[in-house]
Amino acid sequence: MAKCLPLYEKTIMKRSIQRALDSGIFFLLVCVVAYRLLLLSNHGFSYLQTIAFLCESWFTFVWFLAIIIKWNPVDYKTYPQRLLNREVEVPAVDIFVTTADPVLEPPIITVNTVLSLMALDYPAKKLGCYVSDDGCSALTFYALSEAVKFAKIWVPFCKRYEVQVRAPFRYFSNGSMQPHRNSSLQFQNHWKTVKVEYERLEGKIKEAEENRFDSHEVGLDLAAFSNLHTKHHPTIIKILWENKDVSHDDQLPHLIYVSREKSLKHHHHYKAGAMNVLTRVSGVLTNAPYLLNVDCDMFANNPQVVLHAMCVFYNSQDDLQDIGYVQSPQCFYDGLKDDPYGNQLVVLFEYMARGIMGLQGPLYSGTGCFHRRKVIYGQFPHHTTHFMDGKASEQELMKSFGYSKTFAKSATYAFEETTCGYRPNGPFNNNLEAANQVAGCAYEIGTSWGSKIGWMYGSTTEDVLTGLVIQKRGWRSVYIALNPPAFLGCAPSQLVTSLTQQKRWASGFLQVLFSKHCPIFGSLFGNLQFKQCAAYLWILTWGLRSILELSYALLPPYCLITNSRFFPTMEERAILIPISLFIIYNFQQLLQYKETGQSIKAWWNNQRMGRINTMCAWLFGVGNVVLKFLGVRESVFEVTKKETCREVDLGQFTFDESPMFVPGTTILLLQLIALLMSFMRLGRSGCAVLEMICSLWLVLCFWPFLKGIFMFGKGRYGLPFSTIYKSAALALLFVLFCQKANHELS
Ligand SMILES: O=c1ccn([C@@H]2O[C@H](COP(=O)(O)OP(=O)(O)O[C@H]3O[C@H](CO)[C@@H](O)[C@H](O)[C@H]3O)[C@@H](O)[C@H]2O)c(=O)[nH]1
Ligand SMILES: [Mn+2]
Repeated sequence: MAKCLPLYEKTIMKRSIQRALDSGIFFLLVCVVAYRLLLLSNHGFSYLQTIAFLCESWFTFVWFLAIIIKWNPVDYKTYPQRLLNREVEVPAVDIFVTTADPVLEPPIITVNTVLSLMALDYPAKKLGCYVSDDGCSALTFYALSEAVKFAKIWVPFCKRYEVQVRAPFRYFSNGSMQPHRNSSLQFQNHWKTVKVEYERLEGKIKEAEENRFDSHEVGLDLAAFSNLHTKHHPTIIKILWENKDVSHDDQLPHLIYVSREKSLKHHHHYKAGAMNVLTRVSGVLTNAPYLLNVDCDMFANNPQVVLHAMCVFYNSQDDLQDIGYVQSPQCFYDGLKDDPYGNQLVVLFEYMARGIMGLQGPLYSGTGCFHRRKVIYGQFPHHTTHFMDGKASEQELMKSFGYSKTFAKSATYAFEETTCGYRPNGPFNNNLEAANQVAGCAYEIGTSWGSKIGWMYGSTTEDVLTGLVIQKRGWRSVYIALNPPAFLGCAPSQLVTSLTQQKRWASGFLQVLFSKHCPIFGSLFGNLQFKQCAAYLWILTWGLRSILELSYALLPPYCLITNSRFFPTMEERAILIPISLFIIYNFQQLLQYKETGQSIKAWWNNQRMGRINTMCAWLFGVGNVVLKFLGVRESVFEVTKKETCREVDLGQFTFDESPMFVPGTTILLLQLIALLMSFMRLGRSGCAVLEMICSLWLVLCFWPFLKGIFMFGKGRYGLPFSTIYKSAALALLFVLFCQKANHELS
């Protein structure tokens, strides 16, 4: 009986109030568009009304997509205990961690992530942890090898006392985590020893960071790293720990350091390239049928996460046939109070991701995701299409997968339906040569890596693209939101960092939208469900929003400067439409923040950052894509800086020379000029109430920029002079343009 209990349950969530509000807003948006159409047909063509019409139609379209996404939110509950009761042999899982830069991503962060993964509640012999280091840094390697020594006491400690948080820096940083769960004397002593050891590890890494360390002294073979150029070097693979004792459970998982070959002649495709190398290296070493990947800052916060994911894959034979990946939400630790940069994404994950869950399943978001290896290898669900399966000969496989025989052999096993996978025979040393071969930078030439198999190339958001290609083949995916959260990472804690991340996302999304992988084709010619296509469109068009939102933000100042109107006047009854739209929309947004336990301040910060991200970061994202299509410049993956210790001014807006601040400052200056001009006109002619409200609202949104202008000269809290004068020039140009247009019309 216990054997048939489901391993997970899906429940439909009732969100009738949200549904009603969503539909109401949609209705009002349609009214606004109808009003514009009516005006255009009654009064003939006007640029002002046409631009307003285009923008509002776009907003309505985006809202419609959002409604489709949010309509049927669902929840999954997983029961790991039931899986354990089934007494089946759990499958092996290969875990991938990527790091790219020892400065932006301090090794102590990577070390903590790795330690948390090595200590997961899962048989150690079934886990293989692979760290890809695109920075090819001796420091990262040294830190990891020291981490292994510490892991030998950390992992048994965690398992013995059932420690909740298994990233030591979190475990020891929290004052409340003083020995309390189990206050036996033995535990307390143990705790103290482990803490001292962790501090020693931290100390060693810090010391190595500060002085260039001597390889003889640290007793490590660092010869491979000497005289290296990080963009041009041979492959370095080091087995940091091999779990040889197959019979013994109480051990450490494998830990392998991989720095793939780089050459100036070959494009390395950033994270996607690194993931593909890890896929192949793990293929010849452990070949686990499941892959888990995390960014270097995303430590495992829920030690049972692998069991939870397996509950989804193993629920029934049917699920095994069509669930491609299991995604957990991105959650962040030490989030700044009230989310000043709007990058904690709580509402996005709660409403959008849960909604998409009710469709074909969540998009792949790059970290905290479990994939089935054969899905990554291009397999279709239910074997509907035999792109590749056990029947393909090694020769055929080598055409797509590259010339390594060892790898092709491992791939044939991966396609077979054996749930526990195939483990290549013998110690790793037997296959190290093959591992080095498949990590070479020329290995992928002429193969399907990055185009049909593995992580996809061509977008700086390789995650969404890869997930899309998988879902296009008909795979479903499942979202598991665990409590405590499965993984925790660090959200950017500075404005510029956050904007840079948003810019990369916006351009990455557009690259997908305008590629052959466009979800519309996926629905027409592939197995992507139509509603799922809507979900992809909603996110992939982020960048385009910048142009429309920016145009819309120029309309109120245009009207105020030229003394014209684009909204209904006080005398018209139609004025009720925009007013109620404004109120209901903001109420609905506010409600979402309340429902997810966030403050009003957090709502305001997010809505403000919404405007700033769209008009500043996303606009430059569009620019990047245009430059790429024109062949002027390739888009690059700018790695997000991860902070280890908090700085004093966190949460305050700081600026730098980045051109991303120019559009924001220009919009702000324009609103100020326009408001000033209309105040001077006050009394002489009718007052454009709604236009003024819009302008004021925008001033409030860009308030931090206003502060930045006043703080000019006060270091990074002030906007730099160059930004201010460029913006002022642009604003003046616009004013001149308005006046010229006004003359021509009258
Ligand atoms: O050349 C590179 C560049 C990046 N990375 C790694 O990619 C990960 C994500 O980079 P990060 O700078 O943290 O980007 P974020 O914007 O924070 O990442 C989000 O967005 C990315 C796509 O833009 C996804 O890949 C990530 O999983 C997702 O968390 C990190 O582990 C990096 O080390 C590499 O391995 N090689
Ligand atoms: Mn990140």
